[in-house]
Formats: sequence, structure tokens, C-alpha cells
Amino acid sequence: MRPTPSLTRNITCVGAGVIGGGWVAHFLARGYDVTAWDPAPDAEQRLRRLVDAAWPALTQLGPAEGASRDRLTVAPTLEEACAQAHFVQESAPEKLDLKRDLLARIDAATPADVVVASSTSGYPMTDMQTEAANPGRLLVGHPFNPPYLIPLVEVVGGEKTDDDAVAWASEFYDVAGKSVITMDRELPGFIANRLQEALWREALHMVANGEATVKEIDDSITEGPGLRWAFMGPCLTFALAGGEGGMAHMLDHFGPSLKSPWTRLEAPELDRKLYDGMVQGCEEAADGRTIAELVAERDQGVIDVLRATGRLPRGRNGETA
Ligand SMILES: NC(=O)C1=CN([C@@H]2O[C@H](COP(=O)(O)OP(=O)(O)OC[C@H]3O[C@@H](n4cnc5c(N)ncnc54)[C@H](O)[C@@H]3O)[C@@H](O)[C@H]2O)C=CC1
Ligand SMILES: C[N+](C)(C)CC(=O)CC(=O)[O-]
Repeated sequence: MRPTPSLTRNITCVGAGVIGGGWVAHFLARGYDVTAWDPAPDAEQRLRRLVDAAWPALTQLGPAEGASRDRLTVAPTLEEACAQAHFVQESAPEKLDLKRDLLARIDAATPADVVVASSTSGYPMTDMQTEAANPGRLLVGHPFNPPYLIPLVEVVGGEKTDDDAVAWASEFYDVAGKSVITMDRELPGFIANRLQEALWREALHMVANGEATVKEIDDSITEGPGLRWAFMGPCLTFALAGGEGGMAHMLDHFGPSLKSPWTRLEAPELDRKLYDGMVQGCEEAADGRTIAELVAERDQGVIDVLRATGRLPRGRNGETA
């Protein structure tokens, strides 16, 4: 049976890598009971390491009353993981056949009506719900890394998803402290990834053509537009480029630049040279910092920006009413 969003207690996370583990950390910090399942032999160790690494950041934000890492159970089978679920978040590898098969198995193992969300970063649910006996409860809940800090979740159903499942998931994520965009149609890449992908393609083209280094590309965002985007989106910030004339003057003034050949939005060939150039460029940019150190630095950075812009998620320390 589907509980009301505010009475939902038992969360099941299927797949416990970067994103599944991040979801586990988020739900634990919000005081839920979490059951995880992942077929990898070292999954439990990896998961507990990930949750431990996230916990200092979550402690700084102020976990919900009763929140504890002890409320995590790692189940031996998918069926046991799903048996008592009030909500399931699937975060398995981004492979269409795997997702189709796994979502059908989750559907078969989960109590009737309970909503099942996929973290997919790009597959439409219509393409993933094909094998499930009850496709009406399957939908996309696309998070951002790390899910325990970045508020946004994009919620969208497929052709066979029931509207009330989409409405339930949107309300549940809101209660669980996320910032929800509910989409009424399936858009390739949803919204944010579609935007990120455009930037990412340009970055790869510039590296492939030797036009900019990885560090220059990253600095151009962190020292430039990225500072604005933490609190004002690209449309509104560009409206301010039009001065008192706002977006209308901005379009009159800079509209002709749209015809300039600035962009190369076709994806570049991800050949070995570009691949190695990106990997090596990131190693240089990391300047000796390990992935664990970069994760801690990123987590602190996100908290600082959220705090500085008065947008700590509800229920966190320092919250303004
Ligand atoms: N990494 C990212 O920044 C983001 C990823 N996503 C999405 O989240 C999902 C997971 O991605 P990551 O966590 O990055 O991958 P990952 O590779 O870090 O983790 C995937 C996990 O799934 C497990 N797994 C393998 N086969 C499985 C199966 N049959 N059933 C259940 N689990 C299985 C693996 O053992 C691994 O622990 C993907 O759909 C991805 O598109 C969404 C937003 C951001
Ligand atoms: C790299 N990625 C496409 C999987 C990223 C996302 O889907 C969202 C994010 O965290 O940026």
C-alpha cells in the first residue's frame, strides 16, 4: 500500500554506488529507515565508506531528529530489500537493458502501489518501463551529485505512469527535503542535464581543438558565470545584461551574436586523445588532491554557497523561517 508522503518511513535504495550511496546518506540524515541492495561483492563496505564520508557534511547541516547511520540495513537479495518498502529509489548503472530488467524485478518484489523512482540521468521512463507488470508506479526521480547536498530532483513519468504516482513522488521528495521540478512531459536529458550537456560538449570541443585547457575551462565557470548561477539562473542573469532595458534590450543588443559561429553543439568524437587529454587535465587541475579530498572540498563549497544564499534545505541548521 502507498503511505501518505509524510508517513513514509522505509526507503529502499537499489544500487549503492556514487548516486545510490548518496541517496542512502540523504535519507538516513533525514531520519528514514533505509534498506539498500547492490549485487557487487564489496558493495556494503563501499556504501558504508561513502555514508561515513558524507556524514561530517550532513552533521554540519544538522541531521533530523533520530537520524542515525545505524538505521541502514544492507539486504542480501533484491526481494528482501523491497519487501517492506514504502518507496524505492533505483540507482543502478546507466544501461537500458539492465534498467528495464531491474525495474521489472523491483516491481515484482515491491508491495502494491508503492512508488518506484529511477535515478537515470537520461533515459525516458517510457523506454524503461516496458517489462514491468505495473508500469503505472514507475517514474524518474533524477538527482544531482551529491544527492545528500544538491536539492534538485527532476520528476517525470513515462507514457504508462499514473499521474497520481508522479504527484505522490513530487510531494514525497518535498517532504524529504528535496527541491522538486515536476515535468509534464519527457524531455531528452530532462532540463538540467540538457543544459549541462551543452556546456560539456563545448568544453570537450575546446579541449579537443587545443583551444583551452581543462583548468581554463573550469576557472572560466568558477570565477565567472558559475558564481551567478548558484543563486540566479542563466535567463535572469542575462536579463540583467540588458541593464534597465532587461531581457528585451539584451535580445536587441546581443541577439545578432546568436548567428555568430560560437557554438559547436554536435558532440565531438570521444577518441583516445581527447579522453586522455581530459583525464590528464583533471589530474593537473586536482594538483595532488585525492578524490576524497575533492569530495570534502566540494561538499563544503556547496554548504557555504547554500548558507551564504539563505537556501539551506528545510530542517537544517541555520535555517531561516
Ligand atoms: N554519477 C552521477 O553524477 C549521476 C548519476 N545518475 C544516475 O544514477 C545511476 C547510478 O549511477 P552512479 O551511481 O554514478 O553509478 P555507479 O557505477 O557509481 O554505481 C552503480 C552501482 O550499481 C550497482 N549495480 C550493478 N549492477 C546492478 C544491478 N543489476 N542492480 C542493482 N545495482 C547494480 C553497482 O555495483 C554499483 O554499486 C545511473 O542511472 C546514473 O545515470 C544520476 C545523477 C548523477
Ligand atoms: C554526469 N551526469 C550526466 C550523470 C550528471 C547528472 O546526471 C547530474 C549531475 O549530478 O550533474
